[in-house]
Formats: sequence, C-alpha cells, structure tokens
Amino acid sequence: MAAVIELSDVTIRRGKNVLLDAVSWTVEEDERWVILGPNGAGKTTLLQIAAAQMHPTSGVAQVLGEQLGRVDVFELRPRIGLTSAALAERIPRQELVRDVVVSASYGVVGRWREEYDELDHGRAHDLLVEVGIKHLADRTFGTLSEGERKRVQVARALMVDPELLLLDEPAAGLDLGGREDLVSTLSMLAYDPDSPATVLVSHHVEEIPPGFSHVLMLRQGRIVAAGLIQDTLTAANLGATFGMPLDLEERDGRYWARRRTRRAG
Ligand SMILES: Nc1ncnc2c1ncn2[C@@H]1O[C@H](COP(=O)(O)OP(=O)(O)OP(=O)(O)O)[C@@H](O)[C@H]1O
Repeated sequence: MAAVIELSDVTIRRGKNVLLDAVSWTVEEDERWVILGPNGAGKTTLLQIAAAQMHPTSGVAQVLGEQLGRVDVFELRPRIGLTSAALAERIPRQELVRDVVVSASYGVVGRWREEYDELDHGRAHDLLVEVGIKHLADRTFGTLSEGERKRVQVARALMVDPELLLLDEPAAGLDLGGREDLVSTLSMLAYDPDSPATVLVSHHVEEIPPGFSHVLMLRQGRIVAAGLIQDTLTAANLGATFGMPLDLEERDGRYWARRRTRRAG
C-alpha cells in the first residue's frame, strides 16, 4: 500500500528565499499528524504541497500514490479535503451553509446551477450533524461566528469523502470555548477509524486534539523533529522549534507549553 503523502528531499524556493529545505516526510493511511512551528516556518507551504496546490522546486513529492508534476492535479485535488483561510475567503457571504457544504462535491465555491441529488444533500446534512451545527444549515455563511465558520469548513472538507484531510490552522481566531469545541470535534474524527489520514497545522500545542498520533516540527523550512507524538513532542524539541526554552505539560492527551522561567532558590 502506497503512503498517503511521501516527500523525498523536497525543497521550495521563491527567488532567494528557501521556504522548505530538503524535507522528507511520510504519512500513512491511519495516521493523524500535527505540524507545529512558528510564524514563517513553512507550515502552509508544506500543506500546499500535500494539497497538490504547489510543486517542489526540487525533490519528489507523492500524494495519494501520484507524483506531483506527473499527474493531472485537477484529478488529484478532488480526492483531498482542505480547509484554509485562503479558501474560506472565497466562500460567498450570502451562501447558505448547506450549500457551502454540498457544493464541495463539484469542487466549486459558491453554488450556481449544479444539480445535487438526495444522496449529496443527505451527506451534507449528516456532516453538519457530525460537526455539531445542523441548526445552522439554513443560515448564510456571512452571519456565522468565526467558530461556526470553521465547523462549516470542516464539514465541507469531509463532503468529498477525502482520502486525505488537510486543516490549516482551523482554530485560529477562535475564543476559548470555540477552540475547545473544535478540538473535541477533531478528536472525535481522529479516533474514528473510518476517517482519512489527517494533517493539522497549528502554532499551539494546546490545539492538538487527543487521538492525533504524530507531530512534525518545522523551523525555517527545516524539520526539527518528526514522529510519534509521545516520543517527539518534548520540551527540548518544542524549544528548538520555537527558539526559546519551554516547559511542556501533558494531561489526558492535552498539552500546554510556556516559557521556562528561572526559579528562585
Ligand atoms: N511567494 C513567495 N516568495 C517569497 N517568500 C515567500 C513566498 N511565499 C511564502 N514566502 C515565505 O516563506 C516562509 C514560509 O511561509 P509559510 O506561509 O509556509 O509559513 P507558515 O509556517 O505557514 O507561517 P504562519 O504561521 O505565519 O502562517 C515565510 O517567511 C514567507 O514569507
């Protein structure tokens, strides 16, 4: 069985900037990854490769068994569920929530004249139930809170029954309650054996949903550490990733981090 994502020495350059530097990384079907790193580390760039939205400058990138550069990305992309701020900006504010979700099956943003059958509508409804917002089905996207919009986007990303689910900072901009609700939803998805391989980008260890299995830590386009969360998510690796000494705590599968302070005595 081919890996879902397989990057070998992938480098991305834009002018003089090296956005990713010789990144090698493999994601298997049953894995749920978190990508952690500071601003500008290259997290979104890495996700763009995984989403077949960008090609490596050098190195080899395979997604769902297809090599980027040798595959028609328009056939590959519908197999991938993606949420990102860039995509959210393209959703028309007057669009009904149910249509935001169902229109993913055509890969379009903004419903026009496509015909959807009962199965599509049924699936969209089930997904809204799954992410806890079925009561919002008839609201327009523009009237939703930020947290509600994030949930709509997760439902939309799942609509195509993706083989790979990519979530770029889904908790950004959420208040504490909104973040906790989203972490619960993502945790539920992570524990579901029928869920696709998942990659979640975040700045914060507090946002790692229980059930996620692996972490990749990036700094300045390079991998600091990658592997099973319980082995890899250490204070030392986190400190090296964010460039400061950090203390890290874990309880019931949730994590907290803060700057290490010198204690008196
Ligand atoms: N087209 C481009 N040309 C030059 N530099 C770029 C280009 N696109 C991105 N970069 C730079 O590449 C680096 C990595 O960007 P990327 O968006 O992947 O980081 P990130 O880890 O997702 O950051 P953030 O947490 O701030 O969203 C940044 O320093 C960014 O300024």
